[in-house]
Amino acid sequence: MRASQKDFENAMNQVKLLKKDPGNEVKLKLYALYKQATEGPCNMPKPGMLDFINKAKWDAWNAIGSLPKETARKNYVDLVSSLSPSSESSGRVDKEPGSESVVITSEDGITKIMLNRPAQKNAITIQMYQEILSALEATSKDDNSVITVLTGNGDYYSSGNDLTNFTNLPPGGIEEVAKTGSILLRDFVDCFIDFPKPLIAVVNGPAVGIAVTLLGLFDAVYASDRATFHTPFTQLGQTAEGCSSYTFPKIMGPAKAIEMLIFGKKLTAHEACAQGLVTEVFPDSTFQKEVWARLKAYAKLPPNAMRISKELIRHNEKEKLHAVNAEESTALQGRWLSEECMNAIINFLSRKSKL
Ligand SMILES: CCCCCCCCCC/C=C\CC(=O)SCCNC(=O)CCNC(=O)[C@H](O)C(C)(C)COP(=O)(O)OP(=O)(O)OC[C@H]1O[C@@H](n2cnc3c(N)ncnc32)[C@H](O)[C@@H]1OP(=O)(O)O
Repeated sequence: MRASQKDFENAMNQVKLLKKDPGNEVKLKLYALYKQATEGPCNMPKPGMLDFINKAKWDAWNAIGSLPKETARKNYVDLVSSLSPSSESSGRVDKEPGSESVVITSEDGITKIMLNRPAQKNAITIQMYQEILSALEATSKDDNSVITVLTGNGDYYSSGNDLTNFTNLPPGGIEEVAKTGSILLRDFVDCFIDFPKPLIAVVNGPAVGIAVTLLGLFDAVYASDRATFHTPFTQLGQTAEGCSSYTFPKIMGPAKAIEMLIFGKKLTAHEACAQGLVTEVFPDSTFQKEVWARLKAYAKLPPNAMRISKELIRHNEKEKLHAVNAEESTALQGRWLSEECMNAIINFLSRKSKL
């Protein structure tokens, strides 16, 4: 059966009302069918290799070849209706509770910042960096907040920087992304360096990249025995950040730090504990119960004494840490423009059909 122009327009409206993100693959298919239905076969010049998003769109449209406009229109309508059970297209577009990517809660003097993208292994988007930064700034000034905890929801603590952060290219192209990314990274890490109260990582599962390096700036790191610690910077054509080029050699000695930061050796929780990066490891079966009981007890300790002790322990290092952070952020800005880095990101994203 044919799809009328009215069916096509209805389907376009239904797409806007979808409550659940249908995923990149489906979105590309919808884009391609829409373009084919309205303009016919792909008539645009092929975008450059680094223009990830537009290239993905071009590829999807071009792949349809000479499919007639009418068939493309029908396929579009069919695809939308397969995504839109009647309950979903009824018009409600409220955000589901708990659908935020960073969930911030406060209870018993503990501020919990929980990374909440379990399906993406809690990969950190640009918006999440900003939200974490704002949460740290707010909690540092909140008298009711005694200790602050960073943790992850689901099976991962975090898979580190979301590699799709590199794909939404603004008009200034990759150079602009690298420049703003470097500033964001520097501000983000500065906030951890300056955080005045006890900062605890509850590492509920594997940690990758920046989720690992930042641990050197925490006051305690509690890990499930399921957690692993992986900094595959060289494999990604990138370099160390989070002040790890300074904190890791200091914590574990240069030889072990080099294995992690240059060669990308992944540590188990027990190995990371033996190297001094982790404070204590707990069996996964009792991890949450034991750790939160301990944190509740710590949050009852006199807050000012804890804050002043932290200042005494940390203040001599602050200037150095800010300088290291600035250097690392500048080095990464250059790395993000390198062919080594581009190729590594393209490989990951193509493996995941995100290009
Ligand atoms: C220039 C702009 C940047 C601005 C930002 C400024 C500050 C950033 C500075 C920090 C820079 C770098 C530090 C880093 O963190 S480098 C480390 C980056 N992380 C990785 O390389 C990890 C990549 N992921 C993986 O290797 C694997 O996914 C995994 C974590 C080992 C898990 O493997 P799995 O087989 O168990 O699961 P998988 O199917 O792969 O993943 C499930 C879905 O999650 C998506 N996903 C996982 N990790 C990431 C990620 N880091 N970025 C984006 N997406 C991720 C994965 O694609 C799957 O999605 P889907 O189901 O296919 O849709």
